[in-house]
Amino acid sequence: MFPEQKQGYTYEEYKVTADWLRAKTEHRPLIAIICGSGLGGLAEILKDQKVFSYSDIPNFPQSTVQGHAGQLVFGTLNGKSCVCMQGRFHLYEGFPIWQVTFPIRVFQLLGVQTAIVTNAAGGLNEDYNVGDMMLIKDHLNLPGFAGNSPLVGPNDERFGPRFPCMSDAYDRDLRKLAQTVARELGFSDFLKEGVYSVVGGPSFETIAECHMLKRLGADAVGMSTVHEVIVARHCGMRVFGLSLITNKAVMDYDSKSKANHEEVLQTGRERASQLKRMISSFVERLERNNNVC
Ligand SMILES: O=P(O)(O)O[C@H]1O[C@H](CO)[C@@H](O)[C@H]1O
Ligand code: HPA
Repeated sequence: MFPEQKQGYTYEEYKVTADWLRAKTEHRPLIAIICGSGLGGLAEILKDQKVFSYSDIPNFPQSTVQGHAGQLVFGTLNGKSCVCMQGRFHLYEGFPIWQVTFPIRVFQLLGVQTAIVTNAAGGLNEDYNVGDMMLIKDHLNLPGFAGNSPLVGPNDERFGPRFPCMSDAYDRDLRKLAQTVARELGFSDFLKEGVYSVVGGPSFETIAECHMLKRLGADAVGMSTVHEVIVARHCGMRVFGLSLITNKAVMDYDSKSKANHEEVLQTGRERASQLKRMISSFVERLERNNNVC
């Protein structure tokens, strides 16, 4: 007989982590910011920081990918209490999907109402350039089509319903707010809005796969975000998703370009200051319950 394999976290395990964090910091965040690959510098905009290494937090998985520091940073941004994940978890690291999304339910128990989810992504849309920011308006969940959803298993009604709606996953008013903020900052020229497609990774896509994703309606491709968004929406958070187009997906058999993680990190470094200004102004303008522009 094999020992029974763990299938997910219990409500009590999420609560142990949330209670531990609550006891260690006076911050009571309403906003969570998840940093994509190479975008961990976003946490630097938080004031009055209290930083926890993932290795010190009960039940927390450990980051293994370059460009993901593995720290939870609490602090304030323009007077608003935030928590920032400097490092997220991916399926390709070998984590089961319920571990990838573990922090989201912890944030919900801490009182977070809005999740700002960022990522590095490859551009499939030929109008996109390296360095563009893409507001995520929708997603294609390829692992989900194959049954790999973070909501598989018994549903805990304390978090949310069995069959959550995803047609409004990326809050329309928050996207409008981001457009306004980008206009004011002079960023409109490199702001796009589109559909993000998640794949399993860690290999980058083949040329045929890129063509398939584009035909399915994707504008950008990455290996994260969607699982977190599904869990955030399930437990009632509002979601704002932002991709940095770090590379152009290779669509042409004659091309000499090759997707690589170093280019992804380099584009993140080059756009770091604009991303910080964008998120900072966005949070400043975020209202507690509503942002009808
Ligand atoms: O989605 P984030 O974490 O930003 O990272 C993206 O960048 C890495 C590939 O370079 C992959 O992990 C992909 O998902
Ligand atoms: N494909 C998948 N994930 C990515 C890419 C890409 O081209 N760029 C950054 N993350």
